Amino acid sequence: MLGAIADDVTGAVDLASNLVSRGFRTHLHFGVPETLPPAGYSSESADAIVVALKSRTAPVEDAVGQSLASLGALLAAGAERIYVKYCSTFDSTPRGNIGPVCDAVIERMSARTAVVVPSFPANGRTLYRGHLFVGDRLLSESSLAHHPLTPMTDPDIRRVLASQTAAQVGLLSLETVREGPGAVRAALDTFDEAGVRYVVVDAIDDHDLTTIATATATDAVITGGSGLALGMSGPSSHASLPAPTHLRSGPGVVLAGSASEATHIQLARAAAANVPILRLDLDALGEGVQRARAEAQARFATNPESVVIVAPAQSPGRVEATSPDGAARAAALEAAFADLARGLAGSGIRRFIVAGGETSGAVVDALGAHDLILGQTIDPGVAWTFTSGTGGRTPVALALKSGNFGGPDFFTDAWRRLT
Ligand SMILES: Nc1ncnc2c1ncn2[C@@H]1O[C@H](COP(=O)(O)OP(=O)(O)OP(=O)(O)O)[C@@H](O)[C@H]1O
Ligand SMILES: O=C(O)[C@@H](O)C(=O)CO
Repeated sequence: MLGAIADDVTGAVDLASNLVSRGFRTHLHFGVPETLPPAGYSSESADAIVVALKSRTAPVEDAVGQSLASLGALLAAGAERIYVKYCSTFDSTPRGNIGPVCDAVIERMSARTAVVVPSFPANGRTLYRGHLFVGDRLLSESSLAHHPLTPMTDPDIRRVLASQTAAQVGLLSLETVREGPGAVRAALDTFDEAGVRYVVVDAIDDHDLTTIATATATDAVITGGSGLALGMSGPSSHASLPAPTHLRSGPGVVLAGSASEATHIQLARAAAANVPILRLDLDALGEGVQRARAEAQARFATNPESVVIVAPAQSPGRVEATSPDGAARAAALEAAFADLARGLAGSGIRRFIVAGGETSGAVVDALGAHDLILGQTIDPGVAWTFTSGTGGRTPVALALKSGNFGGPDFFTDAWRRLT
């Protein structure tokens, strides 16, 4: 069994959906697990377990502590290999947490060399000569350079990682990758003999990912974005589960708390398609939540198949989450989305799309959705998930979308994949 530790909620869904698409029956758990597998689930029925943490911007010691606790639970559940999942844009601060978490996992696993593979070509993330590109731009020239919490101003992933770890960091070039898995394995062994712990590996298409995954198929620890999973092969031919019948139709709610560019394009497209967008005024959030809930329910009463979107009234501009005021506003907005999700679910709404990693974390907590089952993929890195419905609770469908993921018509088209 493969065990994975992801540093944010939507990143975990991203990895889980790629694993499912490659034939891994995948179980997703939110938060540090006390024990795995949880009630109602047996390790025999999972080829992979992904643990979703909120550790990307946590203090380093917390991130390492949460990751090691999760590693312990994964090993106890029978995991033989560990995949450390971070963002495909290597989102981190100069202190970490990618380097310290990977160091801790490698040491606990008594592993030696581990690959570092952020590439996810299907979403425009490619690595060449150790430099990370987002679409046609270097990482440092993309919108990620202005991320409020983890501004990525250096595209050289060797240098970024080296600033977060005392271990040596090497580079395996695209030329070697193109020579095939044997050449990659030989190069990794040479790095290992030289005491190099991390090997950043170039990859610009899915075939490169297959080569790297094949070369590292028996490595105890692999690290990357979710793209590396697309090169792996799981044992199951039908790894994704169909949606429970009651989730295939009915009202749907989009909770768009993401400040990302892609989400704003998706909002504009949905507005152009006449999907109602209910706005939450950041200066009157309590009132906004009540009003949005009442308005959504009134619309669903007249049209039970309709969709409403809830989004902030004010444009995020650059959410200054690092300033105390910005952080407080962001947290208040997350809490408002969480309240709304709890209220709507309490009145019978069962189909939700949530945009944004932090927003998704807040909603998952509010719904008590700690264990999710993977359904259909919607777009690269986004899939429908279902709460398990144990303890007599009715399953809920959740599509947890990383801010920058999904096609322009995601908010109108995703529902069709809920089958
Ligand atoms: N207009 C706004 N004003 C202030 N805060 C906002 C605004 N819009 C969104 N936010 C806050 O910004 C944060 C956005 O982070 P979130 O992770 O949900 O989405 P994202 O920006 O798309 O990031 P990711 O790529 O990780 O998914 C949340 O805390 C949200 O509450
Ligand atoms: O890897 C990615 O890009 C996503 O899964 C993610 O983690 C975005 O925050």
